Amino acid sequence: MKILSEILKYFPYKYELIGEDNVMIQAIKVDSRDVLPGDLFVCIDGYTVDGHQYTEQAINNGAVAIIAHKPVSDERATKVYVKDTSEILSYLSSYFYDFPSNDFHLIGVTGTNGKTSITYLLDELFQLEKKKTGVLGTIQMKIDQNVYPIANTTPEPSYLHRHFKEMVDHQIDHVLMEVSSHALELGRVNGCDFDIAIFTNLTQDHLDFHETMEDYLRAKMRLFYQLGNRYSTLVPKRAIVNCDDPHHQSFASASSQPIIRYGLTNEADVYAEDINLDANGTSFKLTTISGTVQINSPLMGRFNVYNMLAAAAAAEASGVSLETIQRGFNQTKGVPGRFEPVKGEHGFGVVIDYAHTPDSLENVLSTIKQFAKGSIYLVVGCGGDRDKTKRPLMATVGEKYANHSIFTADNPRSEDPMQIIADMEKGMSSDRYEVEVDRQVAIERAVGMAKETDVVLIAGKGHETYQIIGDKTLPFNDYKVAENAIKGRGEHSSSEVSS
Ligand SMILES: CC(=O)N[C@H]1[C@@H](OP(=O)(O)OP(=O)(O)OC[C@H]2O[C@@H](n3ccc(=O)[nH]c3=O)[C@H](O)[C@@H]2O)O[C@H](CO)[C@@H](O)[C@@H]1O[C@H](C)C(=O)N[C@@H](C)C(=O)N[C@H](CCC(=O)O)C(=O)O
Ligand SMILES: Nc1ncnc2c1ncn2[C@@H]1O[C@H](COP(=O)(O)OP(=O)(O)OP(=O)(O)O)[C@@H](O)[C@H]1O
Ligand SMILES: N[C@H](CCC[C@H](N)C(=O)O)C(=O)O
Ligand SMILES: [Mg+2]
Repeated sequence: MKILSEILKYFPYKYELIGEDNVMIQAIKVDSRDVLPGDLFVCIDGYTVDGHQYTEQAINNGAVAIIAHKPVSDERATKVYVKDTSEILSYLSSYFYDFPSNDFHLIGVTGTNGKTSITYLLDELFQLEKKKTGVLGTIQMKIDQNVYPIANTTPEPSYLHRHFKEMVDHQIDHVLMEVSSHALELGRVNGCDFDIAIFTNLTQDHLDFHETMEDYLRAKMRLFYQLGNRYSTLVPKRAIVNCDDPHHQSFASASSQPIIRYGLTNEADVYAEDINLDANGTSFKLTTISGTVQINSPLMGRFNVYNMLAAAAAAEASGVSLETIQRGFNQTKGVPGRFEPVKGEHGFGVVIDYAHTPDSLENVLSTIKQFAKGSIYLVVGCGGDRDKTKRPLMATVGEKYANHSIFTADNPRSEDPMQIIADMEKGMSSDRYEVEVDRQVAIERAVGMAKETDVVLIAGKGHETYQIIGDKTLPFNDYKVAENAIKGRGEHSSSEVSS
């Protein structure tokens, strides 16, 4: 809570005030539908609509002041005009909530794949050390033991700092946060005081939003530039980079802070040796700055070794002991929807995975290929209103590893799902696939085909519990559909395809 005059006293931007500045502000909101009595409403000119057109609703809901960069005629609230509302939102939110990210240890993870996985691993490690944690990312927001749904992987600044403040009030020690390239490009995290930045990898995604891979790279690098901007006394800042990724040098040189390199191929500070990947998990010798321990983890695949190295580097730099890191990796519960087997005594394997990029699909399928004794069936689709150029590439990856693919819908959003599938088909050079736009039927079909020792991979939606078709969000859960399909196998006749 702050008086508007107090906010404006330290406001580092030019502004024009119309009305009273002695109004008490309860919270900052950018969505008129969320406004409560006493709030300050900031009008954001968005990609879809212009927030300036919702001032009346905001005021009806109780907004006492409006920040805008276009004329607002409603006399009922104080107006503060600035040059660009999007530009001031991060600082304003951070200041209003007393710079909450200074008061805990903030780890930001960026990169195309692995962000959610690493934040979950870190969460487990800090909890083993009896620390209180906050987590923000694709699956949900967590404040200590309470979880909340979240609209974006990395939320907009007013939401972010409001909940950072809540984390401070809950005496959270460590906050583990995914930082998406959209967030970096749009300045959503400008007001955050990161203590550690992690770069996982950069492969193709989001070319609908970033014009080129170079733009995508530059957006991700911003996290590392930002790491050098502020000063925190909790622990020294660290930039942690995957030195096997061809772009790692850009990230290392973007930061003025000490670098920790992790990797399996190039010379690294944190690395793994004697890696043994099998159908039950992964074992390796982990060497960090403080020593070497044996890891026997249930996590599958070489990509998860990278995730563990990143988490080990960040945890150790945050004061977690190597013994805790070993214990945490060995007993990790994994992440919902990431290489998650559908449990049961069905003889064949069914795996749910959030792979929705060519690289992640390649990682998961190559891991399955290593251990599958029989055929691999792939159920996959591509998101609507997202990078169109990844569609044929994902199909090609599928063809490389799977004996048979079923192309289906994955959040078509405003697009025609059959057109999305047609884009995918361009990546196929054989007829080892079929089209079944209904995702439930596609999963049932794949499960129906599988015989003993075969594996079905259901890719793209992971933990998601919905299917977005047009502007409707309908309930849909890959895990439950697969579970039911397995139960229903006895009741329906199964069909076969040649592989
Ligand atoms: C492209 C993009 O990032 N869009 C984000 C943006 O939406 P937008 O610009 O379309 O917003 P808008 O609908 O035009 O609304 C403009 C303003 O009017 C307000 N409004 C709107 C309607 C109303 O009735 N009242 C009202 O006040 C809105 O709250 C907003 O402040 O601002 C919204 C509110 O902050 C975000 O939720 C929205 O994310 C959308 C849902 C989205 O899908 N974003 C994706 C692409 C994204 O950001 N993804 C990354 C993860 C990517 C990854 O996996 O790596 C993420 O961090 O989530
Ligand atoms: N280090 C990694 N390298 C490559 N692929 C990975 C890695 N870790 C996980 N994956 C694959 O990517 C998928 C998504 O993993 P995860 O959710 O951790 O990534 P993310 O970066 O959070 O993705 P998003 O951008 O959608 O939030 C996993 O289901 C798996 O298929
Ligand atoms: N955060 C990613 C998730 C993609 C998941 C996939 N199921 C889809 O909807 O495309 C995005 O919004 O691009
Ligand atoms: Mg994620």
